[in-house]
Amino acid sequence: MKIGVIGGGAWGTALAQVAAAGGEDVLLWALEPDVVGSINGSHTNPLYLPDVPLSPGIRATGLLADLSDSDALLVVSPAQHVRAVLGGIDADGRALILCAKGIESGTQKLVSEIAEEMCPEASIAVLSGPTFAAEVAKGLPTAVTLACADAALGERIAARLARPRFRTYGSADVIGAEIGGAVKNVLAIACGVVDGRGLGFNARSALIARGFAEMTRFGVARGARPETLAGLSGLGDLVLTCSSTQSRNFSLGKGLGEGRSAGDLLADRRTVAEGAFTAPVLQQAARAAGVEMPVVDAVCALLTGAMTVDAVVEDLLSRPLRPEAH
Ligand SMILES: NC(=O)c1ccc[n+]([C@@H]2O[C@H](COP(=O)([O-])OP(=O)(O)OC[C@H]3O[C@@H](n4cnc5c(N)ncnc54)[C@H](O)[C@@H]3O)[C@@H](O)[C@H]2O)c1
Ligand SMILES: O=P(O)(O)OC[C@H](O)CO
Repeated sequence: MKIGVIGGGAWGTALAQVAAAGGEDVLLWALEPDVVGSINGSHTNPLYLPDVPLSPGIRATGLLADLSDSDALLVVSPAQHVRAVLGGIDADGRALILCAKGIESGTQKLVSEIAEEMCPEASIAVLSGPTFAAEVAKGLPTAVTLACADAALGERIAARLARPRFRTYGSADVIGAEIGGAVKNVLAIACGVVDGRGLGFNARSALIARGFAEMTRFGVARGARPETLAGLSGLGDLVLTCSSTQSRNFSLGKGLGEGRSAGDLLADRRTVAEGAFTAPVLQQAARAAGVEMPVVDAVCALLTGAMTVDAVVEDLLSRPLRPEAH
């Protein structure tokens, strides 16, 4: 029994640490030779997870094929790269635990839909929730949703990954777990804008609540269960990501709120702010489903530079009054 981790960014490294803490045999694939070298040589990942000593039980490789004898694979590449990495590995008959949070540009597919297409013979689960990688890697208390349509398999994976300070809560709602994680990244950009422009805590709370209403409308339209969206992978992660500059999405929004352009903020950035990629495709998907998402529209207008922060705020505040349950 071996766990393979696809992706040596902050989250892949933190999840490798969780797996290794339970005595699992862990092999991590990283794109960057420097990451492979530092994990194997000094048990660190200075590029993506600095200042966190890693378990010596984690080994790394630059060859995806080396993961072929793992019975379970944690897929932790950014959402826009999942299709390519899954194309490089034979996942038939194995458990694929999807950990990226996003929607694929062009196809409007969730990561589980990409995985079903690329690996039709694999068993699919989704791990999502409020999880800053550095906190998880340091062993701070964390809880996640582990969603799997196959209840027995879901229970086995949840038990296998659970640790004293890493609680896994089971769910059958794969789509709901994914939509929460994808949509909250876009809403976190909006909350960062509020912070950067100095609009106050009232505005941030309003945005979290109205953003959650958007997440719920879109999720339900795509078949998600409302209780999943109200759980760790939806509301839980929304609150986390909208509250701290530890979030790359929140930080991006904060920069926009301070008047910088998305182009400047994203240029030469090594780490991923998934919301910047998800926002336009989420907007398209929402329009196609007839779902109104004004906060998502506002983020899209800011990312393209089509509107200024002040114009976007004015636009949101002057929408016709309506019942809250709308
Ligand atoms: N960092 C967190 O706290 C955290 C927590 C939960 C979920 N996530 C999610 O995990 C996913 C990965 O994020 P991260 O934070 O580990 O990344 P990161 O920002 O730390 O690192 C970027 C990653 O992208 C990879 N990458 C860049 N170009 C690539 C390519 N062409 N093909 C394949 N991989 C490529 C890099 O190798 C690296 O692993 C994202 O979907 C993110 O939303 C992150
Ligand atoms: O840094 P962010 O914004 O990608 O957020 C990281 C995690 O998704 C938080 O759960």
